Amino acid sequence: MVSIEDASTGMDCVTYGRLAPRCECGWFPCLAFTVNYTPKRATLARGTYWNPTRASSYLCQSAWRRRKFAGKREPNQTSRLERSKIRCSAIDWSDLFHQETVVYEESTPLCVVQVPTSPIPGQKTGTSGIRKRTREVTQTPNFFENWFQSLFDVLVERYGRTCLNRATLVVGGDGREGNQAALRTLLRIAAANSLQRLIVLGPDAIATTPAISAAIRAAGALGGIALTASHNPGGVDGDWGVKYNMENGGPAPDSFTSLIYERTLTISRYLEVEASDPEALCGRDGFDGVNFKRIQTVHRFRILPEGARDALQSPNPDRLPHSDGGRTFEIHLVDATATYVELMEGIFHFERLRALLRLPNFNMVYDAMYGSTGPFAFMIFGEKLGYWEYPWFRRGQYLPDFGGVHPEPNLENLADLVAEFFSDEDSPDFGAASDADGDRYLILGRKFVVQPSDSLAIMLDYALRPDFAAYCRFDGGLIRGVARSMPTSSAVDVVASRHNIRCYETPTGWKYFCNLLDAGLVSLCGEESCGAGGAHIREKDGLWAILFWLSILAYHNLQVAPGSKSTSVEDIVRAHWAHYGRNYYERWDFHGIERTTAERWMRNLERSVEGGEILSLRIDGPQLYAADVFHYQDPVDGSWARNQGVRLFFSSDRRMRAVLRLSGTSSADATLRVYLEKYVAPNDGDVQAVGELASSFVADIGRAALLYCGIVSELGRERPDLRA
Ligand SMILES: O=P([O-])(O)O[C@H]1O[C@H](COP(=O)(O)O)[C@@H](O)[C@H](O)[C@H]1O
Ligand SMILES: [Mg+2]
Repeated sequence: MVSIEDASTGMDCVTYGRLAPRCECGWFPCLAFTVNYTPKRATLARGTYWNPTRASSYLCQSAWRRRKFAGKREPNQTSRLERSKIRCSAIDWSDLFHQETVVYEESTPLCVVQVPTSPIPGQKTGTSGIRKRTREVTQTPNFFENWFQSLFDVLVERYGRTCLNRATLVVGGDGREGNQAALRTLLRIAAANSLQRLIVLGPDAIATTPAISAAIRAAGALGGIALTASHNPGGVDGDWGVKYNMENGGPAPDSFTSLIYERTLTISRYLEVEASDPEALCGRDGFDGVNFKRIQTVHRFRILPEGARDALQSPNPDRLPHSDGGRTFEIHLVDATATYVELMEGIFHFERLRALLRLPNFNMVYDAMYGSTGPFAFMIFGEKLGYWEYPWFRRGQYLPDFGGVHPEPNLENLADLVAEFFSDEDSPDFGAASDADGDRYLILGRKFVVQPSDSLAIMLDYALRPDFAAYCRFDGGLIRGVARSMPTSSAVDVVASRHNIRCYETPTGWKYFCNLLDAGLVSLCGEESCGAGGAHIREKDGLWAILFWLSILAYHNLQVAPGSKSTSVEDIVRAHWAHYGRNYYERWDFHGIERTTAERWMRNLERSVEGGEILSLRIDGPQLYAADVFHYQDPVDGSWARNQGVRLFFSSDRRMRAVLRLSGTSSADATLRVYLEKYVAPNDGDVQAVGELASSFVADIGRAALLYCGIVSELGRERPDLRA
């Protein structure tokens, strides 16, 4: 992967992609890459050519596009493309991509300094790390410093300074606004707090959350830092986030994050490094010379202890407190995609996936929503699976504000893509999208959207089929158990019980799956919030889930006899419903509720449920059969997570239910989530025909939940802001 700068504007306009040396015609031939060129943005694919000095005409239509859209092309573009192609054909592109790791011994030593600070309230970890408004984070002095120092204080307390001296941490993120400043602060604080090595995934510290998890595990690192607010909007008016992952690659448990939080409440100083020579070209902190775009490089710094800078500047150098020359701190700039893509190649049968994508009538689209999955999708679908036959790669460029897009893959945010899939018979066969940090996914079929809870159940069903092992080597071919978060529909429970597999129900938050995975109790986990993953890492993994679905399609479609109908995404889901029954499911979100009001309301609701008062209420509509508050005890370490949501059951078999909880990922005001579910067994009627729209099927439970819980009377909300 390379990064280039536009000579005419000095602006970075290509952040990843494969680019050959400029040929004499002045055009860059490229295998595929995405370009962000203000005021225009475009995605270029294999066979396109780009000329940075001719901004107005940098895009040529490539061969596939001409085939696909025959008749719509502009003839002069074609002729220019063909001319360029001939002139570029002799270039050897290989040199660019096989460079050796370059080690830079930085000549200016850095000195540790201590800086006074005071606690900043609210640096508390939610469902998945800290989520805050970007403005609040960037405008609060010492916000990053306080949190990173608190993290390092906890690491020192837990592992000891000597261990940190030999330890590696990994850092990456979704590239959102605020990350560059946070990264620079992390470098200063990590170097000063005795860390030996920081692996920065990149270029530009861009890495998906699953890739960070994979890198932590592969490097045997002590842990890692993910600079992401996941699916929350980005940009100066959006959100910023950070979370710490442990040595297993999974999000830190509550016991660890509460230690960091406690530390943020008492912090009085932080340690950072400064260049020993204030005049040096490497900048005040010594890191100006690190080019984060240049992967496969190592920067090695000498770190001198506290007080060394004063001693160095004094006329008598004998006053240097340590004569051992200090310790070293290394920054390793590593290709973020390498470990992850290799991992995927070890799990999925890429040869078969390639064959699927080569089928003449199979078209797929992938939407990266301007998040961090762009380079990963490019490597997997383009480079490895050789898929260039359709304009498949949408919004693949990573942008700090995600192009103003809310990077959460749901029907509202993907309205254009969904419209394309529902447009006409010529719509693509398979569509997928990821959120900003790549742990969430959404699967689309022609005129069909896969509900994430159903997706988990279907994955389990296929993972249990012995002949599916030829497509996906799933956790050593053994399904030990499965886990879902409590609000996720029980569609997966139905499959698990049919096959005698244990199904665990955990609180919302991937961190609750990690003990189960580490103890080998489960092999597959998933959530209603578009998350699924296996034992290969300790995060949910959007691209993995997408490759899983492609493998299911390959399983059905590679052996199809000529002339017979292929199996679509919709066919797969409908066959599942016909066999196991259908869990009609919908989530209602109520946004922007004042936080203290929401929290008070939730405490009252919990009291009413635990005291049984709610059961004595009478409303028109479905009657409440039972209700409880979900508390969870981890079966591995015995720890408790209490008050994880209220469950209302509208039938004795608990198959008609509503779950209510407050989101733990909002950055300011509270979001109330109400999850609605109704199960219909296959013998209850024709599941395939009944209730096409889940919303009409669960609406009565939704209305009842609103009334029973005082959402109308106490929160003044009559209808949700979002139905997912
Ligand atoms: O935001 P992500 O993708 O990291 O996801 C995080 O939040 C989701 C929803 O959380 P809430 O309903 O509290 O907003 C959880 O399901 C998920 O386990 C957690 O990792
Ligand atoms: Mg995410």
